[in-house]
Amino acid sequence: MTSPPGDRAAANLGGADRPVPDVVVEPDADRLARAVGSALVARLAAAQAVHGTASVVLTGGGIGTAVLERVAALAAEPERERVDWTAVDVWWGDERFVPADDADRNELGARRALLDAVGVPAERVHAMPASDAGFAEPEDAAAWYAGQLAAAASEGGGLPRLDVLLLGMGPEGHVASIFPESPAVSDERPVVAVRDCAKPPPTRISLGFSAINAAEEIWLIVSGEGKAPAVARALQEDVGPRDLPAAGVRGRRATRWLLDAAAAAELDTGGQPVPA
Ligand SMILES: O=C1O[C@H](COP(=O)(O)O)[C@@H](O)[C@H](O)[C@H]1O
Repeated sequence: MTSPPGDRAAANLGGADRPVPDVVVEPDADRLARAVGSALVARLAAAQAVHGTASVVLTGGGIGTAVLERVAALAAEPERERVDWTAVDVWWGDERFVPADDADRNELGARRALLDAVGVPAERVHAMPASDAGFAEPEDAAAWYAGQLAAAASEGGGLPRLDVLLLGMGPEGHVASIFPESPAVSDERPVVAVRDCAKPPPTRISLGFSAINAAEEIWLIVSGEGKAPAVARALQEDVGPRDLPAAGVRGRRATRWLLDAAAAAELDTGGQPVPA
């Protein structure tokens, strides 16, 4: 099934001026996490060289967390390229609206994998609210997070500069917590409350496409054969975000599909390694 072309516009896909996605394939999940970890360090260091600060939007999920573990390992190697972690703003693409100490929190995974080790100052760690943080409804928490983004924006824009936005992808093509056929696909707000998710936990907060596609670079990190059909479909011209939200992602300067061979198996390259 495909979406009508208007569906892509409704999802804030950005104009035709956006660069077409590129694809990198690594042999396996471990090599993928290592390659993306190194690339992320380089990208954040480059952003700091230009702007003095860098910003990254984190994802949850297995491979996303493995990348953060790799970045933490690199940070412990003194001879490596350095990121000044005191000058990195950390945001999230989505979060589960559960108590702060719930193992389902993406924030908790990121803190354990990277943030606790590298010492990002508390005021630069912009976690999405937990369900016990004082917001009765996820809609209130989403509106608050949109306010946090707006407060960090320079020159009165609604969003700060987002240097790299990391996304995982579900086997049905969800990104952040934007699921197929859900209201979030066409919600134009930068941050949305998500209810009744097919994948537990059912209540979440997610960036919407208007915020995701405002990022300078979007990196979709995908591993495993279960995701190969969705990867192949997302890279087809005629598939829209309502059917497959990953198809609605397009960064300002780059959209990068960073895959292991299993996830790339249904592409024309047949999953053969394609180096960066
Ligand atoms: O629910 C979610 O799933 C995706 C993908 O997770 P994975 O374990 O299949 O890689 C993740 O990107 C998203 O942040 C998360 O909330």
